[in-house]
Amino acid sequence: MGGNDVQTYQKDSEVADALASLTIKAAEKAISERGSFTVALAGGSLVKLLGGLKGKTDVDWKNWHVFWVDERCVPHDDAESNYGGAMKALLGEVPIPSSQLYAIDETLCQSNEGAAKPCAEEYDARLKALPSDVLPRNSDGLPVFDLLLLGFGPDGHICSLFPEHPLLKIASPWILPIADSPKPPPERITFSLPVVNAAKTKCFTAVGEGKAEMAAKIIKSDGDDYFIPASLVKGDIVWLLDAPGASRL
Ligand SMILES: O=C1O[C@H](COP(=O)(O)O)[C@@H](O)[C@H](O)[C@H]1O
Repeated sequence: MGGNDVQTYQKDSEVADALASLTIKAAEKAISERGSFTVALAGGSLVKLLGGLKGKTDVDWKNWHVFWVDERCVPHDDAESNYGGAMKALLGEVPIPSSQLYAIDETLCQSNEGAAKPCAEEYDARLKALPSDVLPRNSDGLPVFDLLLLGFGPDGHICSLFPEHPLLKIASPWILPIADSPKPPPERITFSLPVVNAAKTKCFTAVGEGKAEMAAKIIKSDGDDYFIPASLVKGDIVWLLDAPGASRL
């Protein structure tokens, strides 16, 4: 299996609905197979689309485990916090046990400077301590998340993996620190590229004209372009675009 499933919708609200359906379907499958569902979230513009999951009934929230594909090393109440954004958009309103929301340890991030390394080490150790019925490993020892809800920047970055950055070629540990992010704040943590690629399904969303040019480049790319980190994502990939986001396809 593998390849792009590209779905285009008229409006951003329809993209949010499609994102909700896809996520709920992945959750039902994972929970029926092993009793838990793992989803890892990006920050940025993706967060607003999570609202499509609000108010959904018949969702087995108690077996969801939520992670972040990247995080800025700031306290949770900082406007830059990806966790904080997701809490406001969705997670504060659904009954996922708080112990199953895997936020970074904010006590390590009271100052952004110097926070990335200890924060990445702590997050990496916490993920590695999870039992395999929650977070299974593949034959390479990598975690297999059920679903990644990814964003991408206008430069093609995913998670906090930026164009031509040396981190794109680092395979271990699972969670990497970055202290020189070209997009502020500079200190962040991020899934490694092999961890991204080991996930079962990766979902990209592209909403609005601002995403159109890069979405088209990524979808049409032959892969392995280190100038466009999103082109390095492999496996089962679902694209959800609204009409402006799809306008350059
Ligand atoms: O800094 C980040 O940027 C990307 C893209 O964000 P967007 O607002 O341009 O959609 C995001 O996917 C990543 O998680 C975030 O930390």
